[in-house]
Amino acid sequence: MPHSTLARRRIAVLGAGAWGTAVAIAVAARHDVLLWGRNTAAMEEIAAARDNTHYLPGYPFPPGLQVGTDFDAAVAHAGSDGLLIAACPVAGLRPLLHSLKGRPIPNLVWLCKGFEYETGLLPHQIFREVLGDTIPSGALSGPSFAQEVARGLPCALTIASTSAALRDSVVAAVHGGMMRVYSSEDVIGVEVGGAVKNVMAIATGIADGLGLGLNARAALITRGLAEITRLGSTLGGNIETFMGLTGMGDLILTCTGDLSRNRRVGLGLAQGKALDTIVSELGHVAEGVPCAKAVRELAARRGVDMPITNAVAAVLFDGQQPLDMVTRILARDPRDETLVPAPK
Ligand SMILES: NC(=O)C1=CN([C@@H]2O[C@H](COP(=O)(O)OP(=O)(O)OC[C@H]3O[C@@H](n4cnc5c(N)ncnc54)[C@H](O)[C@@H]3O)[C@@H](O)[C@H]2O)C=CC1
Ligand SMILES: O=C(CO)COP(=O)(O)O
Repeated sequence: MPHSTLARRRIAVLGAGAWGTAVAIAVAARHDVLLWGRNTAAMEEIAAARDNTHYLPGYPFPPGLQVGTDFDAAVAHAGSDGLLIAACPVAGLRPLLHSLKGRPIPNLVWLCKGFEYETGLLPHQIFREVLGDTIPSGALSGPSFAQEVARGLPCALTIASTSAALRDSVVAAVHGGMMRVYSSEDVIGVEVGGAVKNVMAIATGIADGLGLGLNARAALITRGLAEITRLGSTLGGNIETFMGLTGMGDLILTCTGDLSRNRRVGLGLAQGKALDTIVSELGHVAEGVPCAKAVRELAARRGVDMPITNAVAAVLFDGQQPLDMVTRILARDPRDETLVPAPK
């Protein structure tokens, strides 16, 4: 059956940043969608303007998209058979899930990409800690700039879940029109790819900002993928996943596309701007910043070699100069190009 003829669903998007808004706009063509945000005053302005003037200005809301400020009503909107989409950054996922505790939750997917700063946990691990493992849940990820999705340009995503029912339900709801949705059982691989590509985008932004050329950019992306694969496979992800949309696909997009906030952090660092200034000028999250620290610590604990991540973290947190980051990476001993070295 063509997806366009499938049943309308009730979908609540919890989080009204750029990405939650773009996803809400995209799915509102086919479903009854409610977009909820935590800042009541901002949401009232957004409801009146029918445009997210705060995080995604210039993309008018379609008629099927409601805007809400009442959290209980937003959760009730999804009802017992709809879909909840958690659209906050990783830092907001734990508190958001806590506020869902004890409520009947039909299905839940999260859009955030990163490791939790304080704990080094991936989103599915946070979900399990807070809500257990009985609710069908998963990660919706892939190369997808919010502005392009809001404009209705083509995009391919992956829904990763251990629940076949959840995967089928998300494909049925989101796949169609300009959006292709692939499925994967590899939640760890999908989440690690989405998280660490943001760190690589900062690295590539630094190199491009320093004018180091396209050769350097290609080398960073490729060796970045090797780093993602080493960490991800150590944590239990499948190597094949890192060659797919949520690995290589999102890595290429974020490292090369100037719409990327993480890439723009790197470009700003190369200009000698302070991190605080860059982040406040962005006005959006740059998940690669907290993620670089979480990944550096996790990789050290797990004995995974992550030279690009370590170099980015040294620039972000230890006062290392961006040019020294490059020297530090280049000065490493030669090694075999193998993605994942055989155990010694
Ligand atoms: N913007 C994009 O193109 C894409 C973003 N993502 C991911 O989606 C997640 C959200 O990104 P965006 O919506 O773009 O970010 P954004 O910076 O545009 O908006 C963040 C939203 O989360 C809220 N927020 C910020 N910190 C919070 C916290 N500590 N607790 C609760 N809420 C908080 C803000 O009020 C705002 O509504 C991130 O993990 C990002 O990596 C994924 C794919 C595409
Ligand atoms: O994840 C993204 C695209 O897939 C968005 O990347 P940035 O957060 O760097 O803008």
